[in-house]
Amino acid sequence: MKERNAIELYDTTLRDGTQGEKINLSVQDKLLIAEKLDEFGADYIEGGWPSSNPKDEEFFRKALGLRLSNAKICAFGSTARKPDNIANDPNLAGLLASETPVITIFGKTWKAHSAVSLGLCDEENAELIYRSVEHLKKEGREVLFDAEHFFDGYKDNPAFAIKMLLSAEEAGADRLVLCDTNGGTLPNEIYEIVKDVASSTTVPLGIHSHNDGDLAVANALSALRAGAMHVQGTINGIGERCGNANLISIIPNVVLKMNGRFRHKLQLNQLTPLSKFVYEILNMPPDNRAPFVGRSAFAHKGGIHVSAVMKESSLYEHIDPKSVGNRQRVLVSELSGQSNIRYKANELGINLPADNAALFKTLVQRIKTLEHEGFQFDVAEASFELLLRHQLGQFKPFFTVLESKLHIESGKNRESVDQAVLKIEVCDEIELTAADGDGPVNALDKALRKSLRGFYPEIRSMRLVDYKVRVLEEKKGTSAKVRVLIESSDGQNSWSTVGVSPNIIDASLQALSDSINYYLFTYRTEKANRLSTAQSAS
Ligand SMILES: CC(=O)SCCNC(=O)CCNC(=O)[C@H](O)C(C)(C)COP(=O)(O)OP(=O)(O)OC[C@H]1O[C@@H](n2cnc3c(N)ncnc32)[C@H](O)[C@@H]1OP(=O)(O)O
Ligand SMILES: CC(=O)C(=O)O
Repeated sequence: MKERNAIELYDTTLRDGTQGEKINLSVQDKLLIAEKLDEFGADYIEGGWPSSNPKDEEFFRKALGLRLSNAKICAFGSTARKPDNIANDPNLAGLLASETPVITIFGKTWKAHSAVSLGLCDEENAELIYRSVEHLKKEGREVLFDAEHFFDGYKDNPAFAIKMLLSAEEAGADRLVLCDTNGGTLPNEIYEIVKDVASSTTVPLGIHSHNDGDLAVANALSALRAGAMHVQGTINGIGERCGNANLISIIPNVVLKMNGRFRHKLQLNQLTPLSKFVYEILNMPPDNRAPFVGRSAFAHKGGIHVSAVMKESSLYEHIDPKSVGNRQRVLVSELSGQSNIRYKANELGINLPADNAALFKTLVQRIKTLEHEGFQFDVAEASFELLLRHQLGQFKPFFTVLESKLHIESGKNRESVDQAVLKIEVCDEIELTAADGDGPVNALDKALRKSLRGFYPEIRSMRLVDYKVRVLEEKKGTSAKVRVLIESSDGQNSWSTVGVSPNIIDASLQALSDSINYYLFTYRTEKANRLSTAQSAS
């Protein structure tokens, strides 16, 4: 794309985004997101539909108090319901009452919708659009016209679709936003239709695309290529049905690939934090595979890839991850070569012996064998680190579980909680401990901590936050191996460990032991480092 006029960034996370299944934002959530979008550099923030519900009304009242630096808040709604009753239309009145500087109204530009949904003939619909826009313009607002179903409408009857746009243009609309409401249009169609519309209208064009054909981002980019200068979408692509065009992908494509420029200078390196912020507020887990911002977006697993990336990142990365606030990662698995292990060792700040080729060969083979047995190290990096350090002679387990016995009751007449008894070797002593728990894993966890806390009091600060079991050889039924993955946290950091066995208790104990060993190792190493820094400073 040649250097061109600045593009306007229009966010509809708070309106079309909330039309997505399982998406719900409180007024406070909406205000927080609006502030964040403004900070990021959005030009327009569509806050909701004021006459739809009291929450949106409250949002608009409170949004009047926001101190925004870049963005204008927009109220969204439809045209009036009837062309002959504009002045009393409750929807238009609600839009004006929201006191926003910008109002976006959608009108029908597909003949079938005008006839079936609204029961209007062509002239009546054109008049409805004209008079609705005119009414809002007379009140001094910036008015954006969302041409609903524009692309389907154009393919069905281009003369009708264009006539409705011209009606909005003549009434003074400030933008004509072409909507792929059903999300089924292809990028080449979008390009050709936008080009044609640009030749018959004078008002700047915008694009609002949905993702039903998995093409919303591509369609938005095609429209921009064809001359649109205003792009609508949502953060993380949330929205009605399959969602809206994902601004998180549109923005870096425009800036980094298309030589495009947004009206406000965007904080591109805040893209990943912005995506996470919205997921957090939505109480949804982030999508690891999301392009640009996902945890896996720059995660390299195949040994060939890692070997090349270590020489030159761009050989397997389409952009510099830092430019969008993300980071490069390397995963260790059965698909690793020595490069993966070297990378990780370097990342962990591990000193390697000078002559280490044989050692790495052994490590790679060990990892491949363990993964064949069912271990999975790309999701249990703490277990991998212990393995690596053990192989290098830098880590010795802080304890060994010699025996475990469980007393489990189940069935209708179950009376007591479960009980675990552990025999542990720790600091050259043998400890025998019992503990009750809610379920066998909880009993094991408690028994393990009980026997260790006298020796290692710091383990009181760590806790188990997630526990997952996966059956590995389903066909073997109840004799199958299981993989246990445990995530632990000390409130500041979290780490994951793995255990594999045909016995779920044994697999759980392996993962639990790794978790505690990892914590003790990092805690003690960090403490030792802090001490030595303090000593050398004094
Ligand atoms: C493409 C889009 O995403 S548009 C935005 C869609 N978002 C929403 O619908 C969320 C907010 N909506 C709501 O809260 C409610 O639907 C309301 C308050 C707008 C309307 O509620 P109700 O009055 O109970 O009507 P209902 O939702 O059943 O039907 C929608 C009405 O709007 C009419 N309508 C649809 N599009 C338009 C339009 N562009 N201009 C005017 N009226 C329209 C429909 O014809 C229907 O009216 P009818 O019952 O007389 O046929
Ligand atoms: C206006 C809108 O949200 C749409 O047409 O999809």
